[in-house]
Amino acid sequence: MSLIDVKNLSVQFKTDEGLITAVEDVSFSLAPGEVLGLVGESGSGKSVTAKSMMKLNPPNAIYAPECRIDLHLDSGPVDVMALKRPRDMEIVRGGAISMIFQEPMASFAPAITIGKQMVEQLLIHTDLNKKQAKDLSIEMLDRVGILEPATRFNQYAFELSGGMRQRAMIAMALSTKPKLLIADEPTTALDVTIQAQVLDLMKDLVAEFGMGIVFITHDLSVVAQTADRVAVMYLGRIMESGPVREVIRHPAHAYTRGLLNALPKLDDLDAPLTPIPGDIPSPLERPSGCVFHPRNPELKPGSRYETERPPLTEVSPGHFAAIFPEDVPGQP
Ligand SMILES: Nc1ncnc2c1ncn2[C@@H]1O[C@H](COP(=O)(O)OP(=O)(O)OP(=O)(O)O)[C@@H](O)[C@H]1O
Repeated sequence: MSLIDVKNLSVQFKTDEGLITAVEDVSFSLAPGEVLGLVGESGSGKSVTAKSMMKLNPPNAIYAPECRIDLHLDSGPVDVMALKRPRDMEIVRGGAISMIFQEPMASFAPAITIGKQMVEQLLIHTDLNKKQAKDLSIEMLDRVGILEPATRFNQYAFELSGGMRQRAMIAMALSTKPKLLIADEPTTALDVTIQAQVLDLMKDLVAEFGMGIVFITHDLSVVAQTADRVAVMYLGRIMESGPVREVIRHPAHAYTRGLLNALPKLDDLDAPLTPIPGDIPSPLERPSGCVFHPRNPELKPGSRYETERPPLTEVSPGHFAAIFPEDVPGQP
């Protein structure tokens, strides 16, 4: 039984320059206790996809009518796209689904202590009384490795170091025991040692609470350490998805190969880094066919990828790539 099913998600934004397609026909499911990595360069639609799961996109967002997001809660299924009233949205935001961001300052109000914010959130989303909410908040701060949690509880976000703020944000996000945690580049702003600690901590907590996580990053090596499955996005479309090791060991799409070639190799520090050629096109000039075709160094001129959109083809069990069936690696 899945926790959330995203089906045919397409999101456009109305802007002064015209309609921008941010996400196009994206589908995926997530099971409880599973970590899905959403990876791709800037502008690939990762954040818009994540925000759609909580209907958090700004009012200029237009969702395609065929798109469905079904969240399966103990109390029954919730059709996120159909939620309209703020009260109904509250079930989803900060309750069943929590989101953590790259910049933790954005999650904390500057003039309210961390503890007060944690308690308020618990009072809204749980049946705990004030004393119980305070005790749980301090316990969660302790659980994420914050020393002297009772002191930190009474401090403001600006009094904490960057790493500590990140941990406090994770403590707050997890205290309501959400079914789904959406983590948008949660470790990008941290230095590498703290990044590793935060990733380990998230993995422990997922195992303990059995929640599902959607982990957003532009860094495939972070996904390799964190996720069970990965979906690689480019210009709003899924280019490849599947079990993380399988996708990294046997990438079937040229875009995934490009991302992997651009990573530094620790076992061969002299190897040149090979960036993906060309620039990400403006969202107003969306390429025809496969959206990656203008930057794909593996294609010959006149290739059908220039005009035809390839389907998501299963290249091995549970591993899909946006390529035509005849291009599945290993085909005669
Ligand atoms: N409110 C908005 N109005 C107009 N366009 C938007 C809006 N929000 C996002 N977009 C556009 O949608 C596209 C996808 O953006 P999104 O933030 O999801 O990318 P991303 O993959 O998360 O990138 P990054 O790694 O930089 O956060 C981009 O072209 C972006 O400019």
